[in-house]
Amino acid sequence: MLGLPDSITVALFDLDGVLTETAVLHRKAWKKAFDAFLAARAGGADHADFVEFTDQDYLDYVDGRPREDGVRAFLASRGIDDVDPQTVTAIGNGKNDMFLVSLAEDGGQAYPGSVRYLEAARDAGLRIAVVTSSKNGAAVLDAADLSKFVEVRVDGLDIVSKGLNGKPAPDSFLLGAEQMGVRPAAAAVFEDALSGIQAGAAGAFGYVVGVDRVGGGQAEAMRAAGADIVVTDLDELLPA
Ligand SMILES: O=P(O)(O)OC[C@H]1O[C@@H](O)[C@H](O)[C@@H](O)[C@@H]1O
Repeated sequence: MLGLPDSITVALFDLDGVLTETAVLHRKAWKKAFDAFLAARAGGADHADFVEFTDQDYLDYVDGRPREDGVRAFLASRGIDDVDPQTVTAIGNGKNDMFLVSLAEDGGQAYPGSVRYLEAARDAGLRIAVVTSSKNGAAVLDAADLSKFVEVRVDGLDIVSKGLNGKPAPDSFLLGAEQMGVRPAAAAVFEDALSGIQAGAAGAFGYVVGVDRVGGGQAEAMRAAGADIVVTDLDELLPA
């Protein structure tokens, strides 16, 4: 059904970058927050020691992970290990303030192909859940007018309140399947982040769909991380 094995009855969609274009807003807000931190640490953005946060840094260390996990993973990648927990929180909060401003301006656009897929899923009886690391999951779904499709939502607030490990651990997707009342083998994971694809592979879900929004070597990296199929838009899975 809809490009998935017949054994699949539930779709577990990541949100930012799979259903909505908000991954771009997250990436831009993270760049501003990390560049400000790195510049202050180097003694200025024009200092030779300042090395900016790149799009590849976002994909490798931040994309798909809960907020503070992303901060810690990126800082560790730069060998920065002397930052206290308050600073980690402050970097994440600063980024969130900027993200919320851009979400209010931008409105949280849904990908048209994803809306077509959600409509087809609803019509075909494929049940729909959203599993996102973001604490802004409800706001983004509402802004993009997608809440009406969603039976169950697991978000960054649930990850904190239930003490779950964030992606690349499978916990949040496993909770999504549990709340939908199915075994992981009956659920498909849809992800644009390598951390999320790793989570899908680690949880032994029935099918893992990689959604490549960036190109370059990303599709290959997704297959290596455990994607069963890689598409550039969800409507590639719909009948022509
Ligand atoms: O800071 P938030 O809104 O809780 O989001 C955490 C993460 O949520 C993920 O969905 C995004 O891919 C990341 O870019 C983001 O950092």
